Amino acid sequence: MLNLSGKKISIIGGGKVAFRKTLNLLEYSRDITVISPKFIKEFEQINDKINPIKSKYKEELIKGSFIIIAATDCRKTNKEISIYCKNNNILCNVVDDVDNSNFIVPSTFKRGDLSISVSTNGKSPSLSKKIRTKLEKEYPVDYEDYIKVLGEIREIILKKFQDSKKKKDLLNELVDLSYEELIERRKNYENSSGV
Ligand SMILES: C[C@@]1(CC(=O)O)c2cc3[nH]c(cc4nc(cc5[nH]c(cc(n2)[C@H]1CCC(=O)O)[C@@](C)(CC(=O)O)[C@@H]5CCC(=O)O)C(CC(=O)O)=C4CCC(=O)O)c(CCC(=O)O)c3CC(=O)O
Ligand SMILES: NC(=O)C1=CN([C@@H]2O[C@H](COP(=O)(O)OP(=O)(O)OC[C@H]3O[C@@H](n4cnc5c(N)ncnc54)[C@H](O)[C@@H]3O)[C@@H](O)[C@H]2O)C=CC1
Repeated sequence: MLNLSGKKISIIGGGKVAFRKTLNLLEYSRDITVISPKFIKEFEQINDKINPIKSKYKEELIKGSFIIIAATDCRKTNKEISIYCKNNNILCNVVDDVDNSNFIVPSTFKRGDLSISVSTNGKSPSLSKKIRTKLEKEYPVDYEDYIKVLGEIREIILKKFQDSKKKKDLLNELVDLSYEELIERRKNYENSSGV
């Protein structure tokens, strides 16, 4: 859960994996450079949202990056990128080398401010994808509104109630209420003077 807004992200490679990582990161940043001599045609859909550079990997192209994704199909290049990142303290994800990555990418979906991520630590990305698909059905799209109201009530409770045990009990209780019950609670708390 990093705040990536305003941070430069560089992705090296223009294939299927680079495209998937780019789409994912576009949800979090609009400063994304993608470097590759060749790009698959899917990149055309997002060309106006990224900075594409038609070139092989060169160190000077990734200077100043906060995060780097090494996503070429050349192990040697990916390794070279990971060494550059290590030497320059840059967070790095190497798509074919868990051991030389600072982080790996989980399978994720969002419902507004709710994020659900699944990872197997590299043991089976297919299983992560399967579990993610199952959970997506359990958390339908209208969850977005539910989370929004939960957040609003939480703010009211944190402002109006002083006693920390009382606060915690009230907040714990909220997650067992339906959307309709939450709307009712919000009204009650807005009118209450708290304790
Ligand atoms: C370690 C990690 C590093 C990283 O990329 O951060 C990694 C590594 C590798 N994946 C490989 C293959 C596949 N990856 C996928 C899919 C996803 N891979 C993702 C993450 C990760 N993949 C990290 C671990 C995360 C975890 O454990 O959960 C997801 C979750 C997120 C994303 O990429 O956005 C995304 C699903 C998104 C979704 O749909 O929800 C599929 C499935 C498919 O394409 O249908 C396959 C083919 C089937 C299979 O292998 O299972 C290979 C090549 C092996 C080879 O062929 O040699 C390597 C390299 C290696 O293992 O060394
Ligand atoms: N982490 C993951 O989720 C997955 C990782 N993989 C690994 O990722 C690698 C890439 O997979 P794909 O995207 O499917 O391959 P791909 O063949 O579709 O794309 C490879 C891209 O790398 C670019 N490239 C090659 N050398 C380069 C260099 N020196 N500088 C810049 N760009 C360069 C190519 O132009 C091409 O655009 C695979 O070799 C595999 O090891 C594969 C599947 C999933």
